[in-house]
Amino acid sequence: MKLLGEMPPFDLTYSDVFMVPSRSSVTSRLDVDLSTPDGVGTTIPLVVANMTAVSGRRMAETVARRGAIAVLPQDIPVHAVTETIDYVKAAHTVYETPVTVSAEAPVASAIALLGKRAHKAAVVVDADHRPVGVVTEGDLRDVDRFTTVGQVMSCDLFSVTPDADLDQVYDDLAKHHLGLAPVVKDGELQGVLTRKGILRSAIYQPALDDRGRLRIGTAIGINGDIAAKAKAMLEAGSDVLVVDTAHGHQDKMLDALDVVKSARDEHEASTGTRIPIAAGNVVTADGARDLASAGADIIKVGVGPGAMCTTRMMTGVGRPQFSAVLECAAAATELGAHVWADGGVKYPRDVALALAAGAGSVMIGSWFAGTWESPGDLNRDASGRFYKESFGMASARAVSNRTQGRTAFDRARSALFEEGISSSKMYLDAQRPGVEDLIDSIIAGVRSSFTYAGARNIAEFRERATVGVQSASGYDEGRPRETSWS
Ligand SMILES: NC(=O)C1=CN([C@@H]2O[C@H](COP(=O)(O)OP(=O)(O)OC[C@H]3O[C@@H](n4cnc5c(N)ncnc54)[C@H](OP(=O)(O)O)[C@@H]3O)[C@@H](O)[C@H]2O)C=CC1
Ligand SMILES: Nc1nc2c(ncn2[C@@H]2O[C@H](COP(=O)(O)O)[C@@H](O)[C@H]2O)c(=O)[nH]1
Ligand SMILES: [K+]
Repeated sequence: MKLLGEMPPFDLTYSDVFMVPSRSSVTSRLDVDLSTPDGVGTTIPLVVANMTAVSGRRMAETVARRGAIAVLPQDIPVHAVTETIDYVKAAHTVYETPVTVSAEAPVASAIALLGKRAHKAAVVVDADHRPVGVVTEGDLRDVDRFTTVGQVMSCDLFSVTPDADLDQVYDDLAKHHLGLAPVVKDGELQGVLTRKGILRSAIYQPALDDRGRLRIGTAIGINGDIAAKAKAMLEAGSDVLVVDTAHGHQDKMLDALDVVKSARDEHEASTGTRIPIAAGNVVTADGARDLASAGADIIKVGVGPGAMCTTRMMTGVGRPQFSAVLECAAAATELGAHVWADGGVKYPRDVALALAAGAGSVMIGSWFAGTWESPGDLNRDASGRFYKESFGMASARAVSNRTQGRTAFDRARSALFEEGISSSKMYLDAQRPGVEDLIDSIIAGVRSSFTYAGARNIAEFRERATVGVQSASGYDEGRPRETSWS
């Protein structure tokens, strides 16, 4: 990264900085390759944060189809992690997984399911899982909730076979004014194709493991039987192990890393596949060096920038995220490690600036909580706006979840140390309610940033990006106005 002018004597976050364009020989935004250098195998530099309100199986399969990866939180039991990994590994790499209902089900049950998919339809199947119809939001509007799905579904099924040409399917869907087509093989439902999905398949490359399955990561804390947990995650098929705690620069973390590294190396010796280890969180060069020296391939950077995080207000500890990423990335690079910039991302520009500072990938939590794909229930506020509830992983709510096996006294004592909020409303953006809509917007912004800098890939961008420091009014000038000035 080049600096425009002098670096000020204080630390900076994303809104404090801007980039200027440089002479470029990259003539199209489609010529930019966003695959990450961090060894995780993602084709876009996005990681979904290991937060219970954000990262579950629907989120994981959806983002992996577009080239990103989700990390499952440390709080869920090992058997649930294994089931989730199995689900994601079994998911199709191109077709979306539909929700299915039976024709006999009341429409109320179909309505409850539609919010779980961005394509807003359910495939109606018979007892042998053969599709017999499709029911969409429109079909379910203004009908008695006890009407059966069979009474309102559309039976005129436009289905396609797995060998169908995707461009042709797109044209056929457009011609018939249809949103989606079930993909059927030997009468059995394989998935669905939507117009948007077909378009996205042409733009993104899925993040696939060496067996051609979608990738997914898992988080491990620094307490409990870490060796057993790491082994179970590796055996279940986790593609990256994230050793994660609030204060990553502590002895217990270094001990945990030692254990996880041994489990990983053993797994590599028996399978030939080396699973990267990410560890954090830290915000100093010393912290990054210690974690890299202890075996972390990726250093997770960020103390306090998270939207659910109260650490800085509670403790005064943390560091403005742009400077933290810049310093940790420089230290990590010296030791052959990479950085994930974790937390505080609210706009596509923040992702671009994290990459300019040297991040190999960027972790996003709360922004993705407000999407169809996050695990929470879909709620509506008094004005009818959709939202999901989110909470921090160090909130009293999460701590109480995480410490379930312990004594009441122990749990109450742990909850005293909360450093996160237990409930927040994350509204779904009416224009971009799905995580793929947000990814489209982020990736469009980042591709464009790269061409402004004349960079074809992440390594070139880190080298070529020219960053300056701006005032609050400089930042404000860049914001669009949705209403007039007066
Ligand atoms: N990026 C960020 O800014 C932060 C992220 N988080 C997220 O919350 C989740 C839970 O993390 P965490 O709270 O570490 O819980 P963990 O369950 O991972 O346990 C943390 C361990 O570290 C010890 N510890 C020592 N000092 C601290 C400290 N200052 N803060 C917290 N623990 C400390 C704790 O002991 P003892 O309880 O006895 O003190 C405990 O043994 C993680 O997913 C983490 O990423 C949490 C806070 C900040
Ligand atoms: N201090 C806390 N940090 C938290 C908590 N829960 C999550 N996090 C961190 O935030 C990022 C995600 O940031 P976001 O701005 O995209 O939401 C996550 O990866 C954690 O590092 C918490 O309770 N307290
Ligand atoms: K914060």
